[in-house]
Amino acid sequence: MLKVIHLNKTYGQTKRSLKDVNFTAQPGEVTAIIGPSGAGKTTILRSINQLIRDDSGQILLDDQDIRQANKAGLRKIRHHIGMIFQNYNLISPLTALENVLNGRLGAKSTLAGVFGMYSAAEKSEALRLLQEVGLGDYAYQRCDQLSGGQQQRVGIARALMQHPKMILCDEPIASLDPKSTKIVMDILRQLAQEKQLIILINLHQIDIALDYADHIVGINSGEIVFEGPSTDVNDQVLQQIYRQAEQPEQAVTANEH
Ligand SMILES: Nc1ncnc2c1ncn2[C@@H]1O[C@H](COP(=O)(O)OP(=O)(O)OP(=O)(O)O)[C@@H](O)[C@H]1O
Repeated sequence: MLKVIHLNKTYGQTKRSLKDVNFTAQPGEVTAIIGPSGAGKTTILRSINQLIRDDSGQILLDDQDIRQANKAGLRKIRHHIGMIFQNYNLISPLTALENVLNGRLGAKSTLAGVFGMYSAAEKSEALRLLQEVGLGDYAYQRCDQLSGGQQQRVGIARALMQHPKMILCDEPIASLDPKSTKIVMDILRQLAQEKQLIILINLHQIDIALDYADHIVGINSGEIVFEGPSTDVNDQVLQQIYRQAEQPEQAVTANEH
């Protein structure tokens, strides 16, 4: 389980971007973080794998505090956290298979990584994962010759190559058409259920979040204003999450419904 406890982040001297953020994300579930632009969604994801340093709080992954890990410990923890990005972050001249194999880099020595030394077992696993995301026929195709939806599926296979406990997805469907969106979200939901992964997704599309997420975390101006099952999200909750900053603050929790 992922537990974020009393997390705070200030950019520079004064810009408080996360204010006492608390929420949980369970294995086997898709958890969506929703909220207006600038609310702090990306800052949460980047704090979780410590791409940025937050100010205070706890980030427990299976009871281990990621914030307390030393450099070697953090490298180990990160290896079990897959990342999916809006712009895919693939290496364009490389094939789909090579990009998926890159998911093993964190588990290899620098030398083996630099020279792309992968075992036969790793290659067959990468091929199997490409088949799992429906891209078995595209393994040897350069990534820049794939559609956006196909590239995102390569990104998912690369994350799976890390044998992750958790996958963090930052706006994974923002650049995709509705058909590719459905394919990618179906895959993510299936992965959560079948592999008991924690899937944590930042989303702008409320309808997709409500369709696919089991659990919703709503953030406004750096504060969590709702946490609960997606079935508890109604118009009142959405108004709280997407309210303008100048309106009075009033927390809504799942228990109040
Ligand atoms: N590197 C930075 N330096 C200063 N302020 C930052 C930095 N990164 C983000 N912020 C500020 O922190 C707040 C939260 O930003 P964040 O990117 O986490 O929001 P978001 O909810 O992901 O937004 P969006 O949906 O537009 O991507 C915003 O006010 C943003 O301007």
